[in-house]
Amino acid sequence: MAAQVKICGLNDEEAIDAALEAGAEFIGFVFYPKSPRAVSAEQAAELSQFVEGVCKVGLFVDPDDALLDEVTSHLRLDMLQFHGSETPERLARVRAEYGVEVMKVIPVATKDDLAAAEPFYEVVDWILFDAKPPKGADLPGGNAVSFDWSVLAGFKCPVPWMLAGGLTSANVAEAIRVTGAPAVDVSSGVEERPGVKDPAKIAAFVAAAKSAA
Ligand SMILES: O=C(O)c1ccccc1N[C@@H]1O[C@H](COP(=O)(O)O)[C@@H](O)[C@H]1O
Repeated sequence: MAAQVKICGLNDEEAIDAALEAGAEFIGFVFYPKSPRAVSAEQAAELSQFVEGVCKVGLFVDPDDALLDEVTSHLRLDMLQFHGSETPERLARVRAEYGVEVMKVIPVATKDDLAAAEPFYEVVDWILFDAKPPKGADLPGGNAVSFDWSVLAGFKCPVPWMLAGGLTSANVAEAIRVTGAPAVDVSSGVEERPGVKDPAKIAAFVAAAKSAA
């Protein structure tokens, strides 16, 4: 079965159209002010008002309830992605309160890091394995860095999961082959510069991911 694809950090209509036309199953909006891809709740609501048939994901980093309330009162998100140091207890509460799917990001460098996902299996719908941010990075993700995919080879995750970190149209097929990832997530790899998506790169990425054996 072809891998599912999430295009993250969307902030303009052209890029959203490119993701939908290419066949991405998930589109992501970043609600983290420090990110060059950040959108406000109002912008995301406007951008997504006519979008149907895909899973709309909101990316947050240690958000407080006020931010979650603000965003979810403006638009219907299907999934909330948490890229900070949120605890299983916090995510269990959020999932129950907001009634949406929840995805927890686990930063990975070595095989030992995979154990950090275990406490979340009972309380989230998805796990996303992403590269650890480089030392001194401003962002916990979206840094265009990969990790050693072989740490996921043969790994059995009891919940649906995605792979992220430095993926591009040139390496995504190999990443899927090595890890067996059922879904992949990309931001930097489909941009012409940080915060500016390239529709042609989006199309190429989705095609490469979908054609991976
Ligand atoms: O994209 C961002 O700006 C961002 C900010 C804060 C946390 C995560 C962020 N992006 C996510 O990071 C991974 C990997 O991104 P990349 O493809 O290496 O650029 C992905 O899940 C992005 O959605």
